[in-house]
Formats: sequence, C-alpha cells, structure tokens
Amino acid sequence: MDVEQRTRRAAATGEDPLMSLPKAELHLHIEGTLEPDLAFALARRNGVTLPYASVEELRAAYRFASLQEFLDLYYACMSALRTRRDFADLVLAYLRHAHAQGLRHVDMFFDPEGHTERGVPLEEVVEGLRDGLREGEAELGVTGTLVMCVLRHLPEETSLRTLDAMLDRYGDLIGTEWTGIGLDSSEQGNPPAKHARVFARARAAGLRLVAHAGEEGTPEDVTQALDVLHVEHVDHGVAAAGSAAVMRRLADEHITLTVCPLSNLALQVTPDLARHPLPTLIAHGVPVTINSDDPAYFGGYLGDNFIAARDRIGLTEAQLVACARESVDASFATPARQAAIRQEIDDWVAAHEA
Ligand code: HPA
Ligand SMILES: [Zn+2]
Repeated sequence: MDVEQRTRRAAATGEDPLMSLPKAELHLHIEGTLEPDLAFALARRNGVTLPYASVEELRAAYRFASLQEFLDLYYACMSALRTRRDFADLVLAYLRHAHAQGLRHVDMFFDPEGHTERGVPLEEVVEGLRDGLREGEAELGVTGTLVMCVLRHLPEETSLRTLDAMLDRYGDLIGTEWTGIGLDSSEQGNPPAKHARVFARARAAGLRLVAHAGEEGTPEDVTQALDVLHVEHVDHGVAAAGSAAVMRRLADEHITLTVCPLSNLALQVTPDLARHPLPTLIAHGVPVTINSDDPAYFGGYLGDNFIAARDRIGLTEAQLVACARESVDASFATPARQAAIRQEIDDWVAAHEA
C-alpha cells in the first residue's frame, strides 16, 4: 500500500495508522498524566483546594517558559492525590488513554517524595500504583513496571532516606514490579553527581538506572550521568546533539535516549519541532525512543508524540517503527513480554506493507 492509499484508509477509519503501532513507553511521569478534570474530581473527593478556580483556569495556566515553570504547576496539582484509590485511578486513566494509542508496556516513573514530603504515606502511593497496573493489565492486557524517581532539587540525604524506605518496604519487588530508579525535577544547579551515592546504593540493590540529563542542560551533563551514575538510558538527553563525541559514545555504548518531542516544545527546549534534534541523533546512530513525559500538560499522549515526530519533525515511517522496536528492546519488560510485543510490531509492519 502506498502513502496515498494509506492516507485514504486512515481517513476512512478516522484513525492515524501510527496510533495502532505497538509501542512501549519508557519516559512517563504518572503524576504528569493528571488531567484537569480528574485533578478537580480528586480534589473534591479529598476536600483539597487547588490553587485554580476551575478546569478552564487550570488549563489556561499551561503555558511554560521553562522546566521550572512547569514543575511549579506539576507539584501544585499533585496536592489532589491523597489516597491509594487516587493513585490507582490515575494509573487506570493513563493506561486507557495510552492503550488507545498503541501502548503495550510502560516503565512508569513516579515521584515518591512529591507525596511523602506533603504527608501522604509511601504505602498509599505504591499500593495504589500497583493496584492500577494490575487492574489495567486485567482490563487491557498492557504490562507495566515501576521506576521510582528522586527529586534532584532535594538534598541527597533526603533521596537516600527515600530509597531506603522503598528498599525496606518493597525490596522484594525488585526485578519484577519495581525495576528501576530515575532522577528528575530541576536540572539547572542540580547535576547528576549530586545524587551519586543514591545511584550507587540502588545499583547494589539490583535496580536498573536511568536519569534525566541534557534536557535543559549540556552534553557534559549527559556524559556525567553515564560516568558517575552509570545509567543505561538517558531521559531526554537531547543536548547530546550538540556534541559529535557524545553522540558517538551513545551510539557505541548503545545508550538509549528517551526523547519527548511535545514536552521539548512545551518547555521551549526546542523553539520549533522543525528544528528538533531527533533527526541529528538518528543520523549519528544514537538509539532513540519517543515518549510523552507529562502528557496531561504537554498536549499529547504516546501516539500523539509519534504523529508529531512524523508530521512536524519529519521522521519517516521506517524511523518511527525503529523507535517503537527500540522502546520494546530497551524496556524493563520480561524477555517473553518483549518478544510478544516485537511480534505484534512485525505483524503491524506486514499489515501496513500489504
Ligand atoms: O521533563 C521533566 N524533567 C524533569 N523533571 C520532570 N518531572 C516531570 N517531568 C519532568
Ligand atoms: Zn521527564
């Protein structure tokens, strides 16, 4: 089928074919999936007052000049989340939304400190996320694992305590439901090395390691995440496109970048998707995946990011399929689950070439 026929078929069914391409998501903050209507519903259920009068007023605040402006709103909205059921409902809403856009597996970031620092017990958070993943798998067949992130703007002592609390309570889930540790929040002034001890402890405990680096930062921040934290993926990492040497290293060592196009546009990491670094990274052989980051805030879920990568960045269908395959291979799903999703991608490609 040629492009023209495919376009006609997509128009007839009303759905872009990229929406049904099977995919894994490796860079998704569950708190960043809190849509305004759910935020207000949960706030009402919990007797919490949000700093916005209405869904419309909250949506109108979704204009960000920087990562920090986004984070301020992201932490403010988290106050609506209080109970185990809230976290389960949040996960289910995300899984339903993303499944309709081709999601098959997610390694889900969550920010325990975003909740424990405001008095929500760790167990409410983690048990709710586990409930949501279990219910989502039963309903949709989508699999997921948890990746706890530490907030890099907090002192390393705080992050060490958070990791220890997780290890004490949930150490038996490592390698199954709980697969990894990540590093997020404000990049400026908080280099990867600040949390080196946390990552060393996590590594010793058998967790897989990822970190945000080179989102608003520099190619050197990406290198530091590799040298000091020993991460296997770099979240965002788009700053690497500014250094041929760093890109060569990512390619040679097969370090996957979890790129988030609509996030980069919303936070003005790129002024325009037509100038996004994805094509440069791909041309240099860097393994890349496409992800949604905080879809409730940045205007699109996983499939929307694939469509933006095609229509506004200019990736070809073959490049997008390669991104989907990389997302599965680099995911923390079991080998059997990875093989099953890989087969689904092969089937999709065969159907779309027919
Ligand atoms: O894109 C991000 N960068 C850093 N911290 C975050 N926390 C949620 N999303 C992000
Ligand atoms: Zn992120």
